[in-house]
Amino acid sequence: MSTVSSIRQQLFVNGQYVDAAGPDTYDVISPATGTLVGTIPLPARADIDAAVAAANVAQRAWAGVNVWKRAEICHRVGDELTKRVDELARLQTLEQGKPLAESVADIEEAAQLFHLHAEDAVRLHGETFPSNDSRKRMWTFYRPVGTWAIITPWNFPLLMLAEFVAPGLATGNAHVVKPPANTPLTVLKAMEAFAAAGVPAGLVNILPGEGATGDALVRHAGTDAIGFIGSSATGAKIQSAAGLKRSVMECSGNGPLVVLADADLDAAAQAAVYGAYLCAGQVCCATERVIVHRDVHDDFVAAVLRAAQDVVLGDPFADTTNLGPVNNEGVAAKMDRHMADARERGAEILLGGHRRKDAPTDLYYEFTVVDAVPEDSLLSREESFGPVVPIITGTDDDDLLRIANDDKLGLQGAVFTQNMTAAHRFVEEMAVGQVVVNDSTCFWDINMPFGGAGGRSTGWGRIGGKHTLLAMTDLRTGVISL
Ligand SMILES: NC(=O)c1ccc[n+]([C@@H]2O[C@H](COP(=O)([O-])OP(=O)(O)OC[C@H]3O[C@@H](n4cnc5c(N)ncnc54)[C@H](O)[C@@H]3O)[C@@H](O)[C@H]2O)c1
Repeated sequence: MSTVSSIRQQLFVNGQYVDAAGPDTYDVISPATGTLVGTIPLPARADIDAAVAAANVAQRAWAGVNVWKRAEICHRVGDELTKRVDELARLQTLEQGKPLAESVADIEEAAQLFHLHAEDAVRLHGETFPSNDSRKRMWTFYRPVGTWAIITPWNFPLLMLAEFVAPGLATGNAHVVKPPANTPLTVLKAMEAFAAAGVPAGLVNILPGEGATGDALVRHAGTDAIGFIGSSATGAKIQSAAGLKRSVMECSGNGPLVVLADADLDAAAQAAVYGAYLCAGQVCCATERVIVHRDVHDDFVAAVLRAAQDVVLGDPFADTTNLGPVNNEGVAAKMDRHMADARERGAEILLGGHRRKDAPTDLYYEFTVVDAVPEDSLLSREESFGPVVPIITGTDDDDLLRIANDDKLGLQGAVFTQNMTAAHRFVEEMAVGQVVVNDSTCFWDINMPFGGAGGRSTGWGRIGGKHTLLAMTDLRTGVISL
């Protein structure tokens, strides 16, 4: 903690750190140490109105700034974040609990997003069209949507903000961001970088708080659109409150990793283990279900248990640790529930399955491997969001595909095979937004369009590359009669 110069314990509105209008506060407790990290004010209605009003005013001016200038400021945000990687990463690990190396990667990636979208925004252009009236000229162009309510989860506090705010700023939008109550400190601290980069006041406001603050922002007459990353249950509530406002909804996943009979079993096992310990399994594209062909089941399970020996649960600030505590009691309690259900239904817990007893907090969950997981168990049917490899067995490729698709949270999946035809079949027929062949479900790239498969309960819209620029702009049409 010595490298964090100060913890920002205020709201950030209209370019300044400010006290809240009301008296309510809440404590941020480190999942790693159990100590108090900060006490944050809860925004009152007057703070929400002030942030939205500041965003509305700033957005009108920002939309008129030419795209090269907007891009220059985004590049500067990227540079200023990069200067602060060490400090922001330490703060994120303290409040979130993930290993420090993961936090460093998150902050670096957040900085890259500002550079990426700056470069893409200057190339965003419309089209011209021939008309059946020779005196008419028709063309399209892009305009910012306006003021966005951005509501984010606690697993990647700054990265999730950047996924919307980088493309939003680059294309002329303003933002009122509501990070979750338990991880507000990294994004509040990051506003120092935004100020140093010269981001005009009012374009990015931070109102940490609970669901009520998010709901007020969604319903506010001054917000034009919603950018949401979080659970499908919350996403559904937001959708019913948002009416016809534009929305990008990035929700829960129950990612299948499928192991065909010809797979490289060591590679598949390492991917399954990585997909469960990264961020303690609290990733939307985590490996939530491992579905293995029965002919290779025994060898695969042995490979998983070998790979699991490399998982080190412990102090997230230690270099040797690759599994930190889970972020909050809700996650640990859900893991407990899933384990109790698995035991009751006859699954075999081969490793872990409980919290560590001699740890600084009650949130250190042992790395867990469960075999013979029934398809109707909670481990299979729900996103566990914890450090667990649940193994389900199928009889042949059709059966593996059926199990993979027997789920509504179709965000990201993986398939391990040496066969090109089988790989293509699974890429095309798995009901998820992205399929990774021969690597972890936990792969993403800032240039890759990331989001759920249509008609499923995992939301809509795409994060990544030019697709977020398109999502955060209106396609407009001009017609001139000569
Ligand atoms: N698809 C993706 O890109 C992606 C990325 C990261 C996390 N996630 C998902 O996020 C979930 C974990 O995050 P979480 O536990 O913070 O999710 P959550 O749904 O509990 O909370 C997300 C955010 O919504 C806010 N919120 C809660 N109720 C609200 C309401 N009624 N109106 C407006 N806002 C409200 C919360 O305060 C928080 O800021 C997992 O399901 C995970 O899969 C998805």
